Amino acid sequence: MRIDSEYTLLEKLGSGSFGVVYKAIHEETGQTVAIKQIDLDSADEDLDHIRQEIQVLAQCCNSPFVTRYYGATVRGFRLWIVMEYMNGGSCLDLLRAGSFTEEQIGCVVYQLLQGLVYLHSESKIHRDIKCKADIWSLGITAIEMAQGLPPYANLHPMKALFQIPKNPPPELDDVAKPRFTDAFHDFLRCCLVKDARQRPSASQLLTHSFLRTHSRQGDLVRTMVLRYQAMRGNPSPHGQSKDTPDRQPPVADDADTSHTEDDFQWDFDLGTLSTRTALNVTTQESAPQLEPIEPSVARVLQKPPGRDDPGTSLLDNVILPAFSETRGQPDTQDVAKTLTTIKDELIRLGQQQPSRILDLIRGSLARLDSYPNLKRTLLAETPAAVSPKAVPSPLMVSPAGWASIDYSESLPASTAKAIDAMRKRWLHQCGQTAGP
Ligand SMILES: Nc1ncnc2c1ncn2[C@@H]1O[C@H](COP(=O)(O)OP(=O)(O)OP(=O)(O)O)[C@@H](O)[C@H]1O
Repeated sequence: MRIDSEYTLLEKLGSGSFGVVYKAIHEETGQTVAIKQIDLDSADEDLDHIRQEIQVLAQCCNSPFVTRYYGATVRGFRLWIVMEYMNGGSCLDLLRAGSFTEEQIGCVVYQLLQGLVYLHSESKIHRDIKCKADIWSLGITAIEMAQGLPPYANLHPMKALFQIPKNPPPELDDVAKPRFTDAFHDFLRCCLVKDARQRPSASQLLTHSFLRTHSRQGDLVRTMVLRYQAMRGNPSPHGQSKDTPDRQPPVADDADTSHTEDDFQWDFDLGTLSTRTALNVTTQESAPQLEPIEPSVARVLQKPPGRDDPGTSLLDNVILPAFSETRGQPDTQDVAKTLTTIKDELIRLGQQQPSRILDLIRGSLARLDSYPNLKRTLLAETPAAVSPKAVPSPLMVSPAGWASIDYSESLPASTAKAIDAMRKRWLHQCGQTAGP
């Protein structure tokens, strides 16, 4: 699936903290997909989280328990994340038809744990039911499935936040309690241990007696979906079956359905993730074969640069010595390309520290212009107002330098206008006036 080709947006499926999710048809293949649209303008402070979510999704190609990711693209002010359409709906959707029985909870929890085991084995953190924090959240989710509402649902969320650390771990309310076996109560107790170090791992929980009894009845999920469909009077929770897409008029409302080359375009630094993953999806079903690690990247991984001045350390200790060993005196363009490779490799290798990666690269770029033994081929063309020299701290990004390493390769639809817009945005964030 080519993620830059066109989609017809159908109905809105729901919304979360980061954006709105639409059902859509991929025109070229006719495949039904889900597209999460995130308004980048209003998500400034959450960009790292969003980037992390994409990275996790992009690397999760190999588990039937994790939603498949097809790619991401930027349309105007919105980031579109294209993913597998789950036609059964979310657990929250299914709960609208009533709370779950113990057997149903067992079945859902078993599948959730399988997804977590996969994510944890790949060292990924599931933002939605957050790390050992995933296990706590799984317990809370199990309570919500059992009684229809999570603990403290009657309190204002801020008040609940203060109650949670003060009180003993939550348990089922008095009405729900008698409906469940000791095994389920014990399962909840295992998940809801306040000290994260004492919580079992996802794979340990899979062996809990509660799941030994209730886990394998896959048909139960189908029954729950049918119950919800019956309640809604619809053929599926989202209005249609996955296999027989029933085209509907495109949605209007607030959905961003159109995009032209002339639109303002955000650079979201998707790097090579989107195309690489899209290719994986179409050409192979198994895990992607990792290419050998670039030697310079291996050195970064073995000897992480110091935290105080990561840019300098990366340049001095890793990049420039590596160049002088192999190719003699590098120029700024060579170094900028290497930095981009490093960033992509770290992301590909699942290093879940995007802000650190960006710090490294920004810091190194800010140093390039003042580094003595570097031929100037790229940053010398930088307008004075945005030259790295004008940036006071080595860790502060050089807007033009940043744009120069990312634009040409990362976003096929990007334009000079977009580069300019991003440069202004960075300048604004650095507290400087926009350059020419
Ligand atoms: N791949 C998908 N297929 C079908 N429906 C989806 C898909 N992804 C999301 N949805 C629907 O869109 C809703 C919003 O999803 P989204 O991922 O934005 O938020 P969330 O995970 O529910 O909440 P939050 O981001 O606050 O944790 C979901 O509750 C679900 O109903």
